[in-house]
Amino acid sequence: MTTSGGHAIAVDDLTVRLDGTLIVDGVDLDVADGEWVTVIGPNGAGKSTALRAIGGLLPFKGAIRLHGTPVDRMHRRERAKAIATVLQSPVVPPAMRVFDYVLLGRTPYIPPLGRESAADLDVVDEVLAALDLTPFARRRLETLSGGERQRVFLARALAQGAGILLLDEPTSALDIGHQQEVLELVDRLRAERGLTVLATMHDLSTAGEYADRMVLLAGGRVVAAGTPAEVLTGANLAEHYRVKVRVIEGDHGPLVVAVRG
Ligand SMILES: Nc1ncnc2c1ncn2[C@@H]1O[C@H](COP(=O)(O)OP(=O)(O)OP(=O)(O)O)[C@@H](O)[C@H]1O
Repeated sequence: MTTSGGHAIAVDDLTVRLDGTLIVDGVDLDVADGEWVTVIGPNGAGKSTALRAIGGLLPFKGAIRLHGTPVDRMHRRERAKAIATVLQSPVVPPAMRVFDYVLLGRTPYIPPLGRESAADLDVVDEVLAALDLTPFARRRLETLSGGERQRVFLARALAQGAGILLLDEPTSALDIGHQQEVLELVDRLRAERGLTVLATMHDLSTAGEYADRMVLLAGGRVVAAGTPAEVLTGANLAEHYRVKVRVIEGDHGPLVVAVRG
């Protein structure tokens, strides 16, 4: 095992090609233990692709280490205990009920050919309650609204009990109340359990309120990185999103408002 210098995630020169096309181009990215880093960038910048590679879900070139261990050398169960990924549109087994779907998060803890323990069932109950999902436990996933389903995907990842959470647009389908509730919950878990969070988000103000640091990706490359105030500047957003914005100082970070040119 190599050292990671206190980094939960250490990404060095990450390069990903999809069907021969260069999508992520030499990205360096570190996330300290317990830190929240949010990757922003215009549509097609390569955010989801980078996240999927970091979660061990895509082949890549370069190095990705989770607490010092190369992700591509981890066994599936070992990886699932270290890192949980919430994808934008997870594939859902047909006719599955919410409780059983969230229980899938406990798979790495269930012995092969074994059954889930009472402790596994308790974890699922706890996570469902924390995300306001208890009334939906017996419902089939396809009967839920988009926002309810998005909370179920997060519930499954939390049930996994991993120390690192990768969240790809975790609040895109949520109303403003649930958006705040979910992000506050993740932030509370981060404080209580020392969770490390790497997220992507399109809502720049919300992204800036929760992140310790931000990384701006454009054309598969890191074009800015630093605190929210350093990254969310009018100049950066004009150059990479082609939008005129007003940046206002908020209580928890810069607030970004697009204005007509
Ligand atoms: N199999 C593929 N072959 C070629 N290009 C692909 C393939 N899959 C995805 N892409 C392209 O890779 C680019 C990056 O996609 P990705 O989903 O990582 O971007 P993103 O930054 O997450 O975008 P968004 O904000 O729209 O979710 C996009 O332009 C997409 O069209």
